Amino acid sequence: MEIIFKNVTHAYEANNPSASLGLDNVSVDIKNNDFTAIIGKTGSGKSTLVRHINALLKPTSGSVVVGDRIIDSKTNNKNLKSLRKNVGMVFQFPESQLFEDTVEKDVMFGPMNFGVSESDAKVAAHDMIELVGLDKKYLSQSPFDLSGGQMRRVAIAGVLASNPETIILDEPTAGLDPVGRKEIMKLFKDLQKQGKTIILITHNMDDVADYADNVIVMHDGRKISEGTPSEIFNNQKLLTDDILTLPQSASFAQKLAQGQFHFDKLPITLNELSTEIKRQING
Ligand SMILES: Nc1ncnc2c1ncn2[C@@H]1O[C@H](COP(=O)(O)OP(=O)(O)OP(=O)(O)O)[C@@H](O)[C@H]1O
Repeated sequence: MEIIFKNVTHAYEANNPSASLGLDNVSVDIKNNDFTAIIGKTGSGKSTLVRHINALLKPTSGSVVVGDRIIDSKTNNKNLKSLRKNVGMVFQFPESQLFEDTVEKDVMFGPMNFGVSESDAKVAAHDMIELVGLDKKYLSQSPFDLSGGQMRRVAIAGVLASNPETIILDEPTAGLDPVGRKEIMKLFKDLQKQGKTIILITHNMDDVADYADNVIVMHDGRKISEGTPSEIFNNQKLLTDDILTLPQSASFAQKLAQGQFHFDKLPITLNELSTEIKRQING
């Protein structure tokens, strides 16, 4: 689903002219089936931006085109169900929103809320639990008896069970260990391959390097840069202004050694690490 922001401004405190804007005249085109990462410091406007896509927030001025819908300041709160069914939102720490007494009921809640029959919702719940890598034995258990990582998967299954075309992820792997993080991110990359549009808010630059096609950089409510991970990581101004830091991991250095990213200038430690990895690869 293509999503186009046209000159969107969002004022949280419309009556207070000195309050800073949540979004300040943002225009951006998120392409159908792309994996888009949204990055930027705390308070830069990332969450405010994505909350416009399912009309949790509405523009103070400007508009957002989401598929065949237009969201602007006059958008009515009624008739948003089809939009919200098509735009699945995984909030930070989504497990805090689990509430049913079994995993099955929790995953069925979303689709049933959107009008899916109980029997179809049950089929979806069973499929999604498998898709997120959980054993079906958990379906009859209380979500609150599961580990944190398992609860996170149940919450994600609940969003996927409505079969949204676009999936918005607000730091979906926060607090997970590296293995759990990788598994969940791989799931979203697989969903992109199946045709979904993925929008990821993240502070993790390795995830940006590993998964994103396109990166939007937010600062003080404005979009200050946009491009491929390579273009963004090569932007010296973002680096010197401390808006962006390069991943310092061995896996990023390995990508550099394999020539996946080309840099005009590299930090010395990364350069040395990638040279060492290149030496090892070439024996
Ligand atoms: N409900 C609100 N009322 C007033 N101001 C808000 C509200 N929510 C966010 N803001 C302000 O809007 C700006 C953008 O916040 P936002 O949460 O979108 O940033 P963010 O980039 O998502 O931050 P984080 O990385 O911490 O999640 C900040 O200045 C913030 O203080």
